[in-house]
Amino acid sequence: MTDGAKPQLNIALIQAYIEIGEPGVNMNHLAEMMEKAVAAEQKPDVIVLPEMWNTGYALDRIGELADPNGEETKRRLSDFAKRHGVHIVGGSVAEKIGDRIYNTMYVFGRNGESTAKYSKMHLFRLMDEEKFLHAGEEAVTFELDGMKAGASICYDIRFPELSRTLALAGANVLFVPAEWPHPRLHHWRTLLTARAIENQMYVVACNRVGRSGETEFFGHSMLIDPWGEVIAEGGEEEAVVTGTLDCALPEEVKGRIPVFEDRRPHLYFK
Ligand SMILES: O=C(O)CCC(=O)C(=O)O
Repeated sequence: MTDGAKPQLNIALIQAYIEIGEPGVNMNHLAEMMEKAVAAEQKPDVIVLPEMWNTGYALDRIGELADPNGEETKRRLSDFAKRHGVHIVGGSVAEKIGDRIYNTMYVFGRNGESTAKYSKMHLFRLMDEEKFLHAGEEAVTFELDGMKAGASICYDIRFPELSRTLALAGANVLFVPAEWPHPRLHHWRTLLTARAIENQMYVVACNRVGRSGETEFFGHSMLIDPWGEVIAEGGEEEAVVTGTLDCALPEEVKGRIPVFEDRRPHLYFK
């Protein structure tokens, strides 16, 4: 935490159904769910969206469906952030840059300013992502009212190197937008919990729900604290899942078990 930081952050996870290949429908639907989230009694400081929420995994048509330079997505998210004075961790969308498509997260601050952009660096071969998308090349951190955060997307959580890199850069909360399906609920819960415990950081994970072809996405969006305790978890239906982060807790946990001081990096194979 830095000086002037907020002691707590209220989080709202938009655990939405996504219509495959229908960016217009999805933009409107998620906007409605976001309006509901900000109208709640406990107004969120941060709204989080799922992965590929504009198109779903319509990979065979992704060239025509992806948002050119993310312009429309950025305009909509920035307007919303400014209108409601909230941060938005914008899940991810299919972003077209020249002839390349990326799976990209945009982050906006309370004044609608762009605060980060991250493109998924580990593409998921089980769904042929690497045949249609380009991988990002850079790990990204950003600030939320003085709390340092790290960006990751879905399959990225299978690579502890990324979350450790972000933690070493000072991130105390890891964001994980996802489209994670059955039958791997056990992997989802276990990997998210492990990333939280090993890095002594919050993990904030927003997954979509609903069927797309043969694939059933299970929701179970999660907020996990740096002890690995689950603060909030969604079911398998559409919902706004909410919870509050205590911004001092990660440092407190690091003080109790000094994992970062006890690392022996010179002994680890590169
Ligand atoms: O790693 C997994 O089991 C799911 C990953 C995934 O669905 C994705 O990255 O889109």
